[in-house]
Parts: sequence; structure tokens; C-alpha cells
Amino acid sequence: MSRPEVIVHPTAELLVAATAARLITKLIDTQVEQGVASLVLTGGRAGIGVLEHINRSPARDAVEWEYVDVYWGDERFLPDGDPDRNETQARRALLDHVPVDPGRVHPMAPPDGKFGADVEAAAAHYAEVLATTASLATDIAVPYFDVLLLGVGEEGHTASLFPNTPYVQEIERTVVGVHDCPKPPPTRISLTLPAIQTASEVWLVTTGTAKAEPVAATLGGAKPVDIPVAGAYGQDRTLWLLDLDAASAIATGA
Ligand SMILES: O=C(O)[C@H](O)[C@@H](O)[C@H](O)[C@H](O)COP(=O)(O)O
Repeated sequence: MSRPEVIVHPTAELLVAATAARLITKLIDTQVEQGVASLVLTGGRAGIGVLEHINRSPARDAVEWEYVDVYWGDERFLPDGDPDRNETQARRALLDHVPVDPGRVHPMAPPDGKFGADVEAAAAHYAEVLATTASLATDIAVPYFDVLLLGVGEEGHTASLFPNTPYVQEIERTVVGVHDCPKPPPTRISLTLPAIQTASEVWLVTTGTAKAEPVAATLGGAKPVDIPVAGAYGQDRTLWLLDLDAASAIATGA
């Protein structure tokens, strides 16, 4: 478990640009060290904004995209190609524009896929996908994640783990089907906190005053059951990448 490091950028635009640059550099450094880098994507405006920015960056092609393993931290359980799917958004923002190896891109199943509307089966299958390339470095059956990106919800959710739900308290499974989410769509698939916590680096990327409270609460020691993002940390690094607005309640402890 690593202690949170907070980096504040003056505006949302700068935060997204700086995070894109940071991620490009991190992927390059990781590939130099180990050949393949493993990246877990998030949904949400900030996370997708970072991918869009990478796509526009002149340094984009310095990453060997064919040697990046791509996973998702959560998915909105919507049909394949739906514009609100995190996968669709990530593909449009970046993955469709770089030479990723389709065999290394691991989306979560949609309701019109192999498992139909059975979100539990789709979640269990994703757990199997993660288990097939599991790292020996942890008892938990997931791959070694170099960077796991997450967003933050106004009430403190992260991935699709919402406050005071059984999903945020899950300790056995690595992936869960999530029902009755307050943020649409109501049905989702999510990594659980134990799976998230295996990552080497967890980067929490968020902007705006609406996120100031959960950010401050987390840094003030909130419990994950109340503020799920408080349970999101990396083994080696936990990086809070904020704009001034999202950081605005930290000093007062909200
Ligand atoms: O699929 C999703 O909706 C998410 O993965 C979710 O956890 C998101 O990251 C936050 O809700 C922040 O979203 P914004 O950056 O759009 O506020």
C-alpha cells in the first residue's frame, strides 16, 4: 500500500494535458524496462479526456502500442458499440487510432455478447480473463497492472463501486456485476477494491468542485464503504491528479 501523493494543476485542461504526458512517459519507461506495459482504463470525462489528449500528442507514437495490454476498471453494461460504453469511448478517443494488438485489448462483455443479459456471467468471465494472465506477485488472480486509471464520482464512487453497497465491500471476487447504480446506466461491471489494490500505480484523475468533497474526505481518512474511492490505492504509487477545483476542499478537510 502506498501513501497518496497529490498533484494539483491550475485548470482541468492542464490536468488532462499533463496526465496525458505523464502516461505517455510512464508507458515508454515501462516498455524500456519490461517490454510490455499493462494499462487499466476508466470511463468518465477526465479519463476519456486524457486518452483524447494522448491521441493528439506528437509523442503518441513514441509508445509501442502493440505492446500495451489494455483492460478496463469498469464498464457500463450496454450493447457493443453503444456510445456510452467505456470501451466505445476509449476506442474512439485513442485505441482506434494506434496500432494496439487486438489480442492484448480486453474489454468487458456487453449484454448483446456471449453472455447475453447475464451480467454476473459477464463479470465472472472477466475474472477468468484476468486470472489467465495472473501475476505471481500477488495472491489475487489478476495480471500485474502497471497503471490503473480511475475517476471519482460526486458521492465518492470509483470504477462502478458506489457507497454503501455490497460491491464496495466485496473481498472474494475480483470482478462483480453491479446493479442499481445511481449513475446511469444502472447495470455495470466493475473490478473490486482487492483487484484495484494489486496495481503497481493507481492514478485518480478528477476535476471540478463537485469532486472536492470526496477527494478531501478520502485524504482525510474516510472509510471505503462510505467513500469507495478511499479504498483505491496502488502498491507502489497512489497518485491524485487534480485541478484546483477538485483540490479546493483539501486544506479544510471538507
Ligand atoms: O464508467 C464510469 O462512469 C466510471 O468509470 C466512473 O467511475 C467515472 O470515472 C466517474 O463517475 C467520474 O466520471 P467523470 O470524470 O465524468 O465525472
